[in-house]
Amino acid sequence: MQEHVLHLQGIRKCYGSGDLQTEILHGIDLRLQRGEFAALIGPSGSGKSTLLNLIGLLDRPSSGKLEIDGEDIARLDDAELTRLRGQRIGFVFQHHNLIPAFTAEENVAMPMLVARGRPDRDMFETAGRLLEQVGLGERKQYLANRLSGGQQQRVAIARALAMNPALVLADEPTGNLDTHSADEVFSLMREFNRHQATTFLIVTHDPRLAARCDRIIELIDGRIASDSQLS
Ligand SMILES: Nc1ncnc2c1ncn2[C@@H]1O[C@H](COP(=O)(O)OP(=O)(O)OP(=O)(O)O)[C@@H](O)[C@H]1O
Repeated sequence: MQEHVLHLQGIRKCYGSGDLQTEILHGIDLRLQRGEFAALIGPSGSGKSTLLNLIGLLDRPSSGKLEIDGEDIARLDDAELTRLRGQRIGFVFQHHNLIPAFTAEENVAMPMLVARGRPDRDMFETAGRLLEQVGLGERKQYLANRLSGGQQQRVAIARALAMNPALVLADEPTGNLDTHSADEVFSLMREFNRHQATTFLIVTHDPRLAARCDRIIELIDGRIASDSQLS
C-alpha cells in the first residue's frame, strides 16, 4: 500500500493556445498521505476547481508529475485513467449529480454497476449498508428527487464511497446547504475518514468547516500560498 495517496510535483495547467494561452496553475507541489482530511481554500478564480479536475483525472496537467495511489498518470492512456478514476477516486460535488428518477439505492450502486457491467446482489447490499451508515437506511427505496437537499448530499457521499476509494474529492459539498445540513454532511465525511482512513480533499469557502479539517491548503493565483497542519 502506498503511503501517499496523492503526489503532485511541479503541476502546471494552461488553457487556450498560442497568444491566448493563459497559465492557471503555476507549479503545484503537494502530497496527501493516506487518511488525511484536508481543506482546499482560496479566493474565487484561484484555481481550486482546475486543480481538483486534474487530481480527479478529469483533465490532464500541461506539465508536471501527478501520482494517484502510486500510479504515475503520464503512463496511462485515457481508458486506464477512466479505470483508475472509477476505482480509486470518489467525487462529491456541490450539486449532488444524482440521477433523479433512480432510487437512493440505485444511485449508490451506480459506480459498482459501471465497474462490473451488470447488476448483482452484492452491490445492492453494499449500497444498502452505505445508506444505513449515512442515516438513510429507511429511505433507500426513495427516488432521489424525493429527498431533501441534505439527504441527497448524504446519498452522494454514500455513492462516492461505494468503490472504497483511496481519495474522495469534494468540491463545495456543503455550498448549497443550510448550516445544520452542512454540519451533518461534514460530520459524515469526517466519520468515514476516521473509520475507514479514506483520504479527503475538500474545497470549501466556509472557514468554520475548514477549521474542522486536519490541514488547510490555501491556493492564491494558481500557487500554494500556505499549507497548515491543524492537528
Ligand atoms: N476551461 C477553461 N478555459 C479557460 N479558462 C478557464 C477554464 N476553466 C477555468 N478557467 C479559468 O481559470 C481560473 C481558475 O478557475 P477555477 O474555476 O479553477 O477557480 P476556483 O478557485 O475554483 O474558483 P471558484 O471558487 O469561483 O469556483 C479562472 O480565471 C477561470 O476563468
